[in-house]
Amino acid sequence: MAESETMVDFFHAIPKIELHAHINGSISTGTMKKLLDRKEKKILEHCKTTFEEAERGTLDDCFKIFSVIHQISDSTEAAYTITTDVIREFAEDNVKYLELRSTPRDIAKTGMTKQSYIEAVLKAIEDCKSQDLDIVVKFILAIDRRNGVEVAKETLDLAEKYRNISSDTVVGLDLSGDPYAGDARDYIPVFRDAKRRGLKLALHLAEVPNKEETMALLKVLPDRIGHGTCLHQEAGGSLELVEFVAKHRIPLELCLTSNVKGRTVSDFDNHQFKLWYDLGHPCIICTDDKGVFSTSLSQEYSIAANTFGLSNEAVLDMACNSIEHIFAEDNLKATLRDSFQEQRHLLLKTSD
Ligand SMILES: CNc1ncnc2c1ncn2[C@@H]1O[C@H](COP(=O)(O)O)[C@@H](O)[C@H]1O
Ligand SMILES: [Zn+2]
Repeated sequence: MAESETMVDFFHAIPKIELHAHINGSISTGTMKKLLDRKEKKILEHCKTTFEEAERGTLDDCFKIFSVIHQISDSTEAAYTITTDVIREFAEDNVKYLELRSTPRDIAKTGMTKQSYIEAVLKAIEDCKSQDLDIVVKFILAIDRRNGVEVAKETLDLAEKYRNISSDTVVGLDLSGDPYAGDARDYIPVFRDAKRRGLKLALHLAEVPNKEETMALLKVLPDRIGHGTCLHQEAGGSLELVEFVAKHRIPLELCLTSNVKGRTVSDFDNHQFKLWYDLGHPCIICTDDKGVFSTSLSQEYSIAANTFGLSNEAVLDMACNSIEHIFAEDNLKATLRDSFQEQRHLLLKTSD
């Protein structure tokens, strides 16, 4: 077998943790085709829903794609199908623990409500448990910063409600949406309230330069940061922001392909992964939107290893260390640690 093929197998074989995956951004081309085949969606058949292999765009292009996808994913049946397929695809990529996130939506035309949307996602997660997929799935409710504080409060109430009735499948809140829209500081009281209610916070922060907003949100002490592309000085952030994140060891969910294809980072070599990794800061490699960006978690690990010259041991350590930052109970962390260590041993033996 050619060396490159062996390496592809290696990244695929690593047991992995995915902590930053938007459900509707993760739709594969297969699922998209299935949804478009439904008669009333044919009209959207020629709209762009993905960036091809080497194609790049802007963040604006990403958000145009999301609005097309949302027209396709507009019913509880679609939400169930998408979630089921996304979980199976991550499981096939050897992801052993997955946190999906998604924005609850009301669609009058199909009768979908925020509650029925959440219930469709939770049913898909529940049904996957009986399918022998060897993956644990949790759910984070997303607050879209374009939708305002009243909607965010409602999302917080829904997160608490479904956390209580889903045996802890719902674990927390995300802040996402177009980073140029609105002012994320408006949501700070909602995030403080969420922490009081025992929900975790995974916030998109500094995806684009915005020092004041970022510092104010960091002071809430989120449990994880999505992207953090523009925390450091050369990217429009500041030393103060980097020092704050480093001092509090707030883990970073880093999505290489997403940042390069959405042009918030010029190229892989200049991705902020290197800066944080060299500091020994908790870095979790994630996909963000594997469908929109035509990627997989194995591919993201492979890009990180090849771009930054990481050894097989270092890559396996990164996968293992991600376990420490999942929003789940300690006994699940312990189980994952044991099984990842066992796999690590076997993989290092066979890759010698
Ligand atoms: C590329 N970087 C990004 N930055 C910010 N928000 C993003 C994002 N990628 C995805 N989303 C958020 O996820 C939604 C789609 O999934 P759901 O319908 O919620 O499952 C988008 O509408 C946006 O709010
Ligand atoms: Zn994201």
